[in-house]
Amino acid sequence: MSKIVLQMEDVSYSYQHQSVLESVTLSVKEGQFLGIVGPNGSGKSTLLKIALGVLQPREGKVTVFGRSIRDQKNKHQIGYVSQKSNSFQRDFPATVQEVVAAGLAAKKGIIRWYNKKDFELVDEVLDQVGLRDLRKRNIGQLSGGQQQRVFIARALISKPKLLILDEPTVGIDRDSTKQFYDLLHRLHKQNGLTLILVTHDIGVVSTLVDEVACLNKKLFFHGSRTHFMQKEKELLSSAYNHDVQIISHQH
Ligand SMILES: Nc1ncnc2c1ncn2[C@@H]1O[C@H](COP(=O)(O)OP(=O)(O)OP(=O)(O)O)[C@@H](O)[C@H]1O
Repeated sequence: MSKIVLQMEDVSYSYQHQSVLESVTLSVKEGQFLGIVGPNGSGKSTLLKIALGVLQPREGKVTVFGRSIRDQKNKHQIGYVSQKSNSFQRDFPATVQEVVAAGLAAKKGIIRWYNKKDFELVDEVLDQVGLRDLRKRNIGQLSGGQQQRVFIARALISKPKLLILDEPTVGIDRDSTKQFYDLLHRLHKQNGLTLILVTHDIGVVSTLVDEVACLNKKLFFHGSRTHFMQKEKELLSSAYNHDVQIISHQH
């Protein structure tokens, strides 16, 4: 039986007096790819922050790899890529190699000097994301899509078992978005990485993920992609609180 990577039980959260999550229960098994969808402000990023241990739930219990999220051993097992990573100025003074190497801090603590082995690891993860040739470039000179792949490499360098991504393709053009999702598909299928992705892209949800969670403060649905697809319109309409028209596009 697959191990449970993330377990949330009856999790509720409020910012000051605004309730944002109510009694959310969900689990993600090892090797699964979970897509989280829901309207703007429905609590998706808050849910991720709770899974990452950045926020403590007001009520409920969260375990990652069977341990409390506060356990330090969990730290390097979780990689995170946010939606706002790809916003460097063109002259930002760091190379691709340096940005990726900074990801080692999660495992080794703050380090001042990198050794040969560290740079071999950097090359290895840059190979995985197809950007080894650009390792000496300044990060700000890369496209938004390439920058997001650099951030995946930075997350991968500490060899996480779970990768969490919050709308990683916002503001990225269509071709780069496709390359980005091809990479996620490879990491999932070939490397068996467990993935949690927040997205507004129903096309991605309907093709790439294994499981779907549909959130709007409460969890409206949590189940297989096939099950979600059968009731997609109905589920989205109830989560979004109005009729939803789904327009297909190529992915
Ligand atoms: N730090 C904060 N302080 C107060 N309120 C917040 C804070 N962060 C988020 N909120 C509020 O909590 C609600 C949920 O926000 P959250 O970012 O989790 O939603 P989301 O589903 O990720 O939204 P989006 O799809 O627009 O990114 C929103 O109403 C938001 O304004």
